[in-house]
Amino acid sequence: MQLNRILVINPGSTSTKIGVFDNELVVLEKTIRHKPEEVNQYKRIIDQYEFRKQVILSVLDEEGINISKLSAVCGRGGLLRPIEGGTYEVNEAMIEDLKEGYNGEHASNLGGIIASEIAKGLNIGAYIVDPVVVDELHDLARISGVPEIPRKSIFHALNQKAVARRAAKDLGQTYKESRLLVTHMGGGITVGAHVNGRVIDVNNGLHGDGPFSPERAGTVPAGDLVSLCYSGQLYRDEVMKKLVGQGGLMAYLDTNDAVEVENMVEHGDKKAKLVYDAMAYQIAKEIGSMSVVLEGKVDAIALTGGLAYGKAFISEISKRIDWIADVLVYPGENELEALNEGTLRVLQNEEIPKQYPNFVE
Ligand SMILES: Nc1ncnc2c1ncn2[C@@H]1O[C@H](COP(=O)(O)OP(=O)(O)OP(=O)(O)O)[C@@H](O)[C@H]1O
Ligand SMILES: CCCC(=O)O
Repeated sequence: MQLNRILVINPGSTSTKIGVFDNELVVLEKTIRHKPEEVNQYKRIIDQYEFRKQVILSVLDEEGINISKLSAVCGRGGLLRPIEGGTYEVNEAMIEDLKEGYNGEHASNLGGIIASEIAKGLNIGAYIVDPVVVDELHDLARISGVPEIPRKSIFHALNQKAVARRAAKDLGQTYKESRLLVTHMGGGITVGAHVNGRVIDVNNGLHGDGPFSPERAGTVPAGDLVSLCYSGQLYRDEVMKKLVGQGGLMAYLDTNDAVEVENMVEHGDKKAKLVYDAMAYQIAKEIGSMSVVLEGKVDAIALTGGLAYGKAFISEISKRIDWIADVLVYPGENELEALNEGTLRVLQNEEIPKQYPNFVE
């Protein structure tokens, strides 16, 4: 079998995770942490591009990885225009949208750009896999009740699809024939209804939709939010921070660290218990609602992300949903592996890479 050496890059807000794989075999996995003063000196996330690229190249050099041996480079894709899931070749139209931050600022906007720059010098392919804007919603799911505000698909597509494939395999099925509810529970929380390999409904995990999370508000009563916006007490950025970054556990308990919250609960903190239980309650409610999207025909419910390490938290959710279907737990996220697998499917000719459309022409 042909040996493919693939470099994968997952830029996050405070770190850049990189991996080098020989086909499925992990050669290197590394989390490069960035000090706030290093990243905060740049006005826009995109301005961090050269700094992050150089850090990646230095780490590869220190680890003895000769980049001239690479077969492809893959980055986590960002807030592009809505596209269906899969592996995409990085092209000029995509680079333009990533640079502009077409759908907003997000650290993953850097992934495709850095992958492309490294690949260009080596004359090899650059790819992204299942970016956060994967949009496979069915038409019913787009209607919100306010025509100017359609519901959007912004979610942890990369990890959700990787976990869905894994769950389907564990059930003895293929992803394309399965009906699954997948819940990613990290800094943000998204619950997706996966039918035959497509995510036909999902909450927008970035902008105020679905359960609250360690640092996001989720759905809040709309009328009261409008009153807050027009109270004259807050700037737009301050309201946005209440929804994304400073919402959820952060707002109630001043931490986004669920391990810390579990310690508070263990030490008898009643407020921490109420808020933590409420987060589990809202997640269960969202899963219940998505089970209706699948008309009750659910092969399994998969729970994943960092919060899935919390055994008591998983029990709190499971007791409300295990009547719907079996609950499978896959703690953590396997985004580097998922980027590698998506690239490998293309290099091994199992999948044709998709082309990001030139929306301007
Ligand atoms: N062993 C554990 N028990 C309970 N919670 C945990 C454990 N390990 C991590 N977590 C919690 O998981 C959350 C972070 O999850 P994760 O690492 O998936 O998020 P992220 O990658 O920062 O954000 P996102 O997944 O939204 O992109 C934090 O609240 C963290 O405290
Ligand atoms: C929901 C999209 C990914 C993220 O949490 O930033």
